[in-house]
Amino acid sequence: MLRWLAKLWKLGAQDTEPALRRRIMLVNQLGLFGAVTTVPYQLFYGLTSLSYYAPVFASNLAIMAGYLWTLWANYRRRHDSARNFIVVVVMAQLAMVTWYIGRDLGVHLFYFTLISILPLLFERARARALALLAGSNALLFWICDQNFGHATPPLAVPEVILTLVFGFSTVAAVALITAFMVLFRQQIDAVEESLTDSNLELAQLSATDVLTQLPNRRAVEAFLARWSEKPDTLVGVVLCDIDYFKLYNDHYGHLRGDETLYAIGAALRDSTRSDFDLVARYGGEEFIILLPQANHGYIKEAVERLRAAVEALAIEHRYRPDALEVVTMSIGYSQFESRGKRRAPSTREPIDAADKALYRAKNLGRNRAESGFRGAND
Ligand SMILES: Nc1nc2c(ncn2[C@@H]2O[C@H](COP(=O)(O)OP(=O)(O)OP(=O)(O)O)[C@@H](O)[C@H]2O)c(=O)[nH]1
Repeated sequence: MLRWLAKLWKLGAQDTEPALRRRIMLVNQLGLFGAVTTVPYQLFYGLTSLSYYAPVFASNLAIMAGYLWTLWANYRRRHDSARNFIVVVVMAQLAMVTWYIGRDLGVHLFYFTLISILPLLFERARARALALLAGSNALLFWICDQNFGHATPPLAVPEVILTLVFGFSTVAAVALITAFMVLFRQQIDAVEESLTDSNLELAQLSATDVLTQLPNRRAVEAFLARWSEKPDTLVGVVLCDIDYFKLYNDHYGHLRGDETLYAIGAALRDSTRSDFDLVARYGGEEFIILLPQANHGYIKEAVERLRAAVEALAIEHRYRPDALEVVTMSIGYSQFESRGKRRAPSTREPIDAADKALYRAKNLGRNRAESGFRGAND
């Protein structure tokens, strides 16, 4: 039933921008609820004294047709007409019903809830226009309430039935306003959820390298910042640079170069602890691997595993000047010591140390790893 209703109030809302979609749905909801909730009153008028209530019964039929017309108008993409029309319909129904039957049945309470919703149909209206609409609704309600309150007393109906109808009107008014609030809440939740999702997606995109799909430099900074706040832990910092990559690009082409970068990134990622370490693209043909909670022994072992993994890919590179005919990389490594929040350690220092060690590895013949641990100079 609810799914069926939801389908109805989405009439004409497909492929529209979010603000307009919300408004269309609200107009449809008002149209549906307005039409459906008039039915019990019509039954009451018809079953008690149709001749006495004939004017209000007939007017209500016209009003119900008006409510349903707004759904049709939205379906035909005449959204502004639908919105303007429903404002008139709701206000007319309030005036008309109170005029005919006064306050005794509590029907005015019910339409009061409907007119309170009307300002929400003008999503871009200025505060002054909204205040004017809300003010004129309140004035209309007050005029109806004051002037027509005792106009036409219900006829030939036992007091208990009148009390029941008044009770029904009160419950229906509260139920109606609750239903609208719940629907708003659901919309807000849905919007919030989709915003959170797209923020997450954006954050992920802005921290991901497009070519290798590895985290980028921004992610490295964030990772180090996170670890620098943990007390007393060692993070291995490993800088890798592909050997003779310019020659590779020159001879095999930039596209093959891109593929090689991707393959190397994947190999590095497969050689590390997936739930713990960070493998990132640090620059052009440079990668950085961060190994948290690793001691010297583990870092050295991991570095050798990384170097060997790339060599084992056996990507042909016949144009390098040395005897090796495959793509290799040189590595410089060091460590980052976190000391908790007491003193934020510099993240630059260990990266510089690894960079210097990498430079040494290049000078010492490439396809090798050099340590930048404090005190190490070999
Ligand atoms: N295909 C490709 N090449 C890149 C990319 N980013 C950087 N490079 C190339 O990487 C090469 C780096 O060259 P160099 O810094 O001279 O170093 P190298 O030739 O690797 O020499 P050594 O590092 O001394 O072994 C340059 O030719 C860059 O164009 C990229 O995204 N794709």
